[in-house]
Amino acid sequence: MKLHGTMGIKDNTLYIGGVNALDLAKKYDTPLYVFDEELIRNNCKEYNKYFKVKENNNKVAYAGKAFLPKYMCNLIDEEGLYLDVVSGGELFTAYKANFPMKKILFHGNNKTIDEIKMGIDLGVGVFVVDNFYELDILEKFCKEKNMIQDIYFRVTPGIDAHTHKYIRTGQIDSKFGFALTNGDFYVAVERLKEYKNVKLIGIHAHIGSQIFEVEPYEEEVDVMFNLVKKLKEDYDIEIKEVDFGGGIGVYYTKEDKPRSIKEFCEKIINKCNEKCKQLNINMPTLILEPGRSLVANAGSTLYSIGSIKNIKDVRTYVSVDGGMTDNIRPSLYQAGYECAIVNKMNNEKSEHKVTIAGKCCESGDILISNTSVLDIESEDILITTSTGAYGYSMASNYNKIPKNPVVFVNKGNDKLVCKRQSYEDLLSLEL
Ligand SMILES: Cc1ncc(COP(=O)(O)O)c(C=O)c1O
Ligand SMILES: N[C@@H](CCCC[NH3+])C(=O)O
Repeated sequence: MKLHGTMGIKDNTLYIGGVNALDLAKKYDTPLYVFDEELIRNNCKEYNKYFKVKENNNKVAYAGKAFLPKYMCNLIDEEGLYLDVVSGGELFTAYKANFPMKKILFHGNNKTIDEIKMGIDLGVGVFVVDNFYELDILEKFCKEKNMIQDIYFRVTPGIDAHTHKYIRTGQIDSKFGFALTNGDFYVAVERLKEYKNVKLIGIHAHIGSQIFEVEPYEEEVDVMFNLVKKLKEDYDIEIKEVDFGGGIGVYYTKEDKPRSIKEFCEKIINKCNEKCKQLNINMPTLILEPGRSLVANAGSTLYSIGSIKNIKDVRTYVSVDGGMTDNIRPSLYQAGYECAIVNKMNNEKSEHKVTIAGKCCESGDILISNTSVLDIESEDILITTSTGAYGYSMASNYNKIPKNPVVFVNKGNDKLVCKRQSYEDLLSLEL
């Protein structure tokens, strides 16, 4: 198992943020999400530095869908990031955390009327308009309020990135954005001639998630900057901001070969410089929206092992007290993970392969297939790493399993950020 961020081993035991992982399991019980605060803050700092936030006035907006307790809103605000929200719920979370509304980008391919009104009333900085329906409604409400709302258009750039088909979004057959190749984007731009209460200040595209190659981003720069030039020349629209979305891939298992934040940012910025020169246009403000690459490796999940079922000559199932309810990614995307026993970190790995299974009533509730873990015993504490993105945020109450608590660790201290759901909480909405 790869050690991320502040993880270290002392006396055969895993420490995160200077805190003994076994002690965390005892104190908060399992299953439990543990977040390495220093690693998240360092990732924010790296993005700010290499994406030239101060130097060039560029922006990094954290994609809240990856993981958004109020604590995260405060953390990214302290680190100077913007925030991408994608629903009324995420917007409300940010609002309750006193996150500056002007630093919010409001995304979503089907914002409801109530969500659009809420965004306007709370004063979000930018609506990333996805479709004609949203554009028309936004104009109508802004007119009624006698205000002008800044917007970006979400462009479907026709770029097919290599990633799982469920998390690929840049290709023409996508539910997101205005397609360029069939002309929808230009129909939307034409419509702006009549619309006086929305102002197009930027364009946005997001080509997918968990992408390792830089080339699709360079292709995206090409498409987006050509568009900036065309909008100026053909429509006299000055595009001040260009948002390339998120999607930068991270390490889950040895098969993943992620680039560093530095390399990604530098390559994108270099390509932007080159393209601006080539097209002879002014450099707009550049925006990135990382989610996974800010938090995935900073989060881990602690589980207690229960039943160990050895089906002779077939397979050994090692079952844990969580599963697809706290990490849907293996069942949804066949995503791989690494694991270890937190107080047997230096032991020899066994040759015997085991399958780590969840406790849900689904055969597909398998967290890791065929992994080698050492002398595993019931009641050991197992850790799966890199569960910080799209774990808690995609958690469910299937089988009426309560959601795990979230603990942040930093410099030897631990802090409870989200409580464990209780059985009473599970019933709290039932009449
Ligand atoms: C519009 C938009 N921005 C940013 C992101 C964040 O992506 P990631 O977590 O892969 O960085 C997503 C999710 O894929 C997205 O849909
Ligand atoms: N939930 C996805 C990524 C979501 C992408 C959002 N546009 C994952 O876990 O990989």
